[in-house]
Amino acid sequence: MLDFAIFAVTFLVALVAAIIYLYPSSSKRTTVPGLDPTTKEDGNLSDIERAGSLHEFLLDLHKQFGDITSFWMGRELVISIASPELFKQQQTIFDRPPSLFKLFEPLITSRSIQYANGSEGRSRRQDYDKSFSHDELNTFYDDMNKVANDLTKTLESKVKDEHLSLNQYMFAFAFKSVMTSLMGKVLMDEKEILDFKSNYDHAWSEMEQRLVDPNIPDDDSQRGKAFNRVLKNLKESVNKIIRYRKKHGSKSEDYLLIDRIKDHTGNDDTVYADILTYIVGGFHTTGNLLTWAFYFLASHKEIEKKLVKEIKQVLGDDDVDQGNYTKLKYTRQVLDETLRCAVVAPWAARFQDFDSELGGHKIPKNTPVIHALGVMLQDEKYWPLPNKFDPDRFNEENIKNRPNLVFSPFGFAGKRVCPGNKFAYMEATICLVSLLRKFEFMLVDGQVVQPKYGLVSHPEDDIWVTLSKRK
Ligand code: HEM
Repeated sequence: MLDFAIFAVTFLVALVAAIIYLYPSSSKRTTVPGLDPTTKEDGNLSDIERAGSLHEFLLDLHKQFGDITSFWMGRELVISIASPELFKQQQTIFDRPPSLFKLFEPLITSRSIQYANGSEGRSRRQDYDKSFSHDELNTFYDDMNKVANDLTKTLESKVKDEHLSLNQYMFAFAFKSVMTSLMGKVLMDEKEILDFKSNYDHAWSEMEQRLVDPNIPDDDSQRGKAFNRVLKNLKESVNKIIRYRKKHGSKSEDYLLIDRIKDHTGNDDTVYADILTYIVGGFHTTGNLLTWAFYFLASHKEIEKKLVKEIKQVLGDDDVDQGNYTKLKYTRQVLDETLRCAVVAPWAARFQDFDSELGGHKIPKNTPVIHALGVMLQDEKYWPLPNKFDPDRFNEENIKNRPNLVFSPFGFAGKRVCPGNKFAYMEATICLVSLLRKFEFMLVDGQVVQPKYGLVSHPEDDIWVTLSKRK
């Protein structure tokens, strides 16, 4: 009898323990350690808002819970990972969770490649990627050099000590590079480009606001009306570009991304969505990369000097071309360290429509998994004094000693890494060379430069510089 009682009690305790292990609390659907929802409706959205951004929230969360952690976006469980080993386990996954990027839908629309999964997404990517092949990229040097040299000429006409907004010039440069290389022609004058950027900035900050604040304004409210107005303006600009290319585009030696997108899908809405996605993906990110690069160089004069020395030694007075581009090794180190320090794109994400396993944990089907690229880029284990700007982290020796995937500023998974990664390096190199050989950049005194981490990270306010001509 006593034996039976002991058996029964032991059995019951084991059963309760198993239930607690498998279902740690009513809100948990996984054994991944992390936060319970603060409120049922919003999950941890208020915690994210308090942290300042999703990236800053993830930095804290990973510090607290380790390489794999979980939290709640509204009612949806989300996993986040930040280690080379876990990244490796996600390396073949293509599909992106639509829910995490839904708030950007008003701008790029639901047809965008951003949301295209499965075989349809793969086939679109494979086709569009031809516009970024080695041979295609080689055809862009002339146009990019021209855009950069035009900018240099414009800046030569500026008065000494004039305060110039780095952001404005870098965005205009990045915009024109994307347009001339991938979209055929810049149809816009300087004012139209700045209008496009200002409409875009408005739309982007409204969408980033919605990422942390679920109170979406009505269409009839002032904020809602202003948002719809800038969306309409952007749509008109992009449609003008498409109309022009349809009329004047060539199919033979000048077959560009815009033509590929147009021919791949007969659907006008998809054409519009993908053209806008590539314009936005191209100019916003690279504009920020360049803004941060010139900022870091202006505040680290010894690094700027070393860079200018390399440019002189490798190029003399020549432009960057396919023969000399890869010899600019220190320039590449500066760009890599800028991508790392500024955390230009802090996260990507994937999901699978079946139950899976990650880091020994069960991941319920359809759960978004965030690739915390930015957390990795600031991890002290791989980057001692992570806030220090030090391009030597990317010399051959140091690269060899770091695990693969720790540095993945363009994503790493499922043949869906950023399609524009080589394009971005090329364009940024050409801009640095053209401007640095002519000018020294100085920061206007009294500025406090603060990063604002969004889906793309940018300085909170414009960065102001003055230029002096290099002897
Ligand atoms: C500093 C420059 C850039 C950074 C840091 C960056 C970063 C990223 C990241 C992290 C992703 C997500 C990848 C993933 O889901 O795994 C992405 C996607 C994308 N990027 Fe970039 N990017 C940059 C420049 C560009 C350029 C120059 C273009 C176009 C000319 C571009 C177009 C795109 C597009 C279209 C996607 C979505 C692709 C898809 O859905 O399959 N990006 N980028």
